[in-house]
Amino acid sequence: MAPVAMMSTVPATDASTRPGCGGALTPAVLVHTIKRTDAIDEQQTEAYKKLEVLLTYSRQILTENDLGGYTIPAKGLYPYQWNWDSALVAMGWATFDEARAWEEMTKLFSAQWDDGMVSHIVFHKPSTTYFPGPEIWGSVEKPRKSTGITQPPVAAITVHKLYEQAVNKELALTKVRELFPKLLAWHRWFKTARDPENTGLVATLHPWESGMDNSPAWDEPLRNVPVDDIPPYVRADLTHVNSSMRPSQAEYDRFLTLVYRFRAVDYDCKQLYYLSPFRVTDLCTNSVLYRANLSLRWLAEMLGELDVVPEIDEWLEGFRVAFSSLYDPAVKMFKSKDQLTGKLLNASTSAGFLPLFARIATPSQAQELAATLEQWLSCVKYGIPSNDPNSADFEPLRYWRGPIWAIVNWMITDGLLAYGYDALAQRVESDTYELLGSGICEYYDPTDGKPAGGGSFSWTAAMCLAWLGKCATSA
Ligand SMILES: O=C(O)[C@@H](CO)O[C@H]1O[C@H](CO)[C@@H](O)[C@H](O)[C@H]1O
Repeated sequence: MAPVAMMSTVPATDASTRPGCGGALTPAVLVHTIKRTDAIDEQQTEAYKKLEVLLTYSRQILTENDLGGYTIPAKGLYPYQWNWDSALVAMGWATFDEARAWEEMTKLFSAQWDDGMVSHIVFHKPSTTYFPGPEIWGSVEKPRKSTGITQPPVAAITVHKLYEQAVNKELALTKVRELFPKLLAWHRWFKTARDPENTGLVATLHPWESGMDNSPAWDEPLRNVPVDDIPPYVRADLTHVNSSMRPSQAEYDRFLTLVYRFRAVDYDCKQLYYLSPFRVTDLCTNSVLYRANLSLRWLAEMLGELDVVPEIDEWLEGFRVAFSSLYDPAVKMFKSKDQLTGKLLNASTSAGFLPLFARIATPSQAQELAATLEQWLSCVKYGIPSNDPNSADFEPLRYWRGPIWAIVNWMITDGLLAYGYDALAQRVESDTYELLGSGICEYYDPTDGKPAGGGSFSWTAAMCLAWLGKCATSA
């Protein structure tokens, strides 16, 4: 790999040839040393230079993945607009082009369904490099051109952050006014379509909705999904990434079975909740939605939309009451739940730490989660693995069954800081910086830090800009 100081322009394809940061001066270390000393010494200046190279490269990735108002996650592998990717990517855009960040959100909501749902993928332009595309979802034509399922609702958190951090407050206010009713409609959809029995927590009906598609948490509920006689298909993902890193064929058969069953009722949200053979309480979706509701409430107050505040407060209270049922004190972790069997799911995954991001964990749960996280980190070189490194089904390179995802590291770090676990947060942040220094890719092997999955990956670049870059420069 070329030494980072010598790289002026950065190649955008092969993860193994992208710039490294080297050295031990991570943003977190920079922040801490600068707070202690006042002066910036030579070593720190050098570290800043390295960080700047990484930030420049990250901006370049977003720019190259910009297909006109929306950012694809990665060329070839993911050629459309993905929901939670876009919300996270907008945070990255906001660090150097606020107008473009708002555009990302506007474009995502341009495909909002009449019932309020915001799809997990929007098919703005045709592509042949991804399966299943619009023809399988039955949404080749407008007004749909999007999938009939959703993804973790990060958007309100993004809109809140974008507004708070905006330099151009006038533009920000216009955009918030425009987006607020759409966000509210989506959150109302979650309540009515995904919690029709008013349990306080929302259901996830497809592993793709969880954003953590082949998480070991879904093994059990997926076993109860029968494989229908679906049309033969060819997976496109395996032409981009080695099959040993991707979900299995058995999982894909079930993913597709669910799509065809949902399509058969035209994705009617009133029916899906009751007919889906896969229905779980996903920790990621519920944690993100809780936090997003806090943001929505903040936005409502800022806009003077006070009449909706009691409704949001009721949702928040419902979450708080029900969330405690997802905590497993025996293993000091939150667990997802199979709604169809009523059982907590065995797997301990990185989603189990997301109640920290939500701020819904109690202080004593937070303390136990921090201890669990420390134990996990003692088993791997870099954190945070997406699956418990002590478990038999830990696979360091298979997608959501072991690898590290920068977006999850950001969310958990944000939560650790909120609960006062600064040293642990710093460890995760430093690890992330070192990992990203070896390439801005989809995910990383926690045992050796090797970059893997898709290269030049948008949300990883966005985390570099919105999290690591900001953290160092705000010192
Ligand atoms: O594997 C796939 O085909 C898609 C299916 O939605 O899912 C992966 O890529 C998306 C785009 O980056 C992410 O949004 C998901 O979280 C991640 O699991």
